[in-house]
Amino acid sequence: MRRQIVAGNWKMNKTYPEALALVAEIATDLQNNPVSGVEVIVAPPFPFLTGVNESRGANIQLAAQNCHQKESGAYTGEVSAPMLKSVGCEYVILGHSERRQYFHEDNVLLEQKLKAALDAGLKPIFCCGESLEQREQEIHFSYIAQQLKEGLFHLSNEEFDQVIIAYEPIWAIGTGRTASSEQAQEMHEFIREQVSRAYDAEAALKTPILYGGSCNAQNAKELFACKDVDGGLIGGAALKSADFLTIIRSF
Ligand SMILES: O=C[C@H](O)COP(=O)(O)O
Repeated sequence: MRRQIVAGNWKMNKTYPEALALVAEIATDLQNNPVSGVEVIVAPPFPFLTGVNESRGANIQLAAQNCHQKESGAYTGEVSAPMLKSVGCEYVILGHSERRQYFHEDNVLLEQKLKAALDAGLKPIFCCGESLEQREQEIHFSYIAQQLKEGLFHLSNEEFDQVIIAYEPIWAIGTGRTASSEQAQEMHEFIREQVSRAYDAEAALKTPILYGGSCNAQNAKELFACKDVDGGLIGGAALKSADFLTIIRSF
């Protein structure tokens, strides 16, 4: 059976005390009512990583939302992968559509970021997803195939082993309009097939593929029931402990 994972991407939300309260609520609940077989990850903003790391307990793992492609140097305002590793991060989200859109991150840059993350011992959560326009033009499958090929499939087998893929249709992110379970399953199956072609059947079988985009406490169960959906990358619904905990318990 594949790993089941629920990751909360807090994006640019919360103050420090709010972030500490949120992780403490999740950690306490998971300690009192452990959920077996589900990996829980939270990705707070950079300044909160150390504090959240200290409060997360044993049942939650830490992710960063981004990293720079260089190991160190004169890059004012940036944060490197070794820095993230040194404050307790296990994972880093890369290729999120908001980074691609607002910060012009392309597949060439992402290739460098993936290498930097892996070299530092961080496991990438690699995001892909099409726009509404691309879906309406029915080019969503070819677009995702291209994102994977250019952005991810340059990794060696050993490197790819560390990767979690997140499928996040842009039209579903923060819009309240989620992909139907059929749309999610269809694309996840397609992604798995691409992994099989680029690597092998074993890699395809074991790579976790998460769904992201208006996944919430109400629809998580249906989405997670899909054969090729191994969990979720959750935005808005990860900001309330009760909702996030319901999602964690939706397998
Ligand atoms: O990284 C998380 C995704 O962008 C989903 O965000 P959302 O759940 O607010 O739609």
